[in-house]
Amino acid sequence: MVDVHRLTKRYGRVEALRDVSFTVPAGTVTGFLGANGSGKTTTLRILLGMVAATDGHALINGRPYRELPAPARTVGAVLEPAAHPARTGRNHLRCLALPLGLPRRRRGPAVDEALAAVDLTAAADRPVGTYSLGMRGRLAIAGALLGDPELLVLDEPANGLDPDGIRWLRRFLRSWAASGRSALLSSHVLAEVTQTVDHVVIVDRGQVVLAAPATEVGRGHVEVRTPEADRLAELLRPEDVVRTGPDGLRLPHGLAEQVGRLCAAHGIPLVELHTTGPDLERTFFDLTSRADDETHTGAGGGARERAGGGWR
Ligand SMILES: Nc1ncnc2c1ncn2[C@@H]1O[C@H](COP(=O)(O)OP(=O)(O)OP(=O)(O)O)[C@@H](O)[C@H]1O
Repeated sequence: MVDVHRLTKRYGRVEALRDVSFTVPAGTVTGFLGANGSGKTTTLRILLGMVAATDGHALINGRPYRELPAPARTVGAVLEPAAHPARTGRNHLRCLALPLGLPRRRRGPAVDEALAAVDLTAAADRPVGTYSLGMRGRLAIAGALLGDPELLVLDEPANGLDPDGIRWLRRFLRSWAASGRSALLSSHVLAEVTQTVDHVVIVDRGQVVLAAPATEVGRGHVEVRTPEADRLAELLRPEDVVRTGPDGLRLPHGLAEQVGRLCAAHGIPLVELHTTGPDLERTFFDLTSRADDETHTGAGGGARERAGGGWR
């Protein structure tokens, strides 16, 4: 459905994206995750033909957005939700429906269906200024649904939502995917989306550091404590070892038995050996840098080092 291939974007000296590649298979929900400033919005803008790539391409159904024969029927997007506060939700959607090229007799039903899909029918004739933040988010999604698209692209749809709003969004996306359609949604908070997505793409400083099925992300680790951590580390593959302290090692899921055998064979005393459960949050933190440097020039090579030690 979506094919992003070797996308690079430079804004002057700022390299917002470097060599970003991933796909969104048809009928799946993909979470596009990264800290603030990591390049998510830039990628989505290029995908939607709003910004030109410096290099590479982003295709929807094999074509750039601007060459889609029926863009509104193919993709619905929410990048910057905004609606005039004095307009009712229904009027807002009617205005959005005008340029979509829907036949006149379809416009009213399309607006009604979109309102119903986001549970806003009861509030449809109230001014948007009286809507809660969650309702405004839902209205924005309704706008993206008007053309009855195959693909939804949502930039930070969970931003500012309370737990009820996040639950609503999860339910909505699950039923969207169950109907065989696709979605690509960005978020800087992994926990918001992990229950909802089939695939995870994590970007850090303009580079993809992980693209994997959600079930394979964050499978947990083996935590080891031994006074002879250096000696044990030498017996293991360097790329598997993360030091967690003078006597602590964190190793990839599945190595517990090997560690036990190595320690027994080499007479290394073990103080602690346990396997942690799936820890998606840690995966995300291991793979991404915090948003303390949003004006980086050149995408960070450090991301790869962290990826190497963090999760495999
Ligand atoms: N129009 C622009 N001109 C110059 N730099 C830009 C422009 N748009 C984005 N950038 C820079 O590109 C980088 C990536 O920004 P982008 O908005 O894509 O990140 P993001 O992951 O969507 O972040 P956020 O979660 O904060 O929205 C940042 O360093 C940002 O400052």
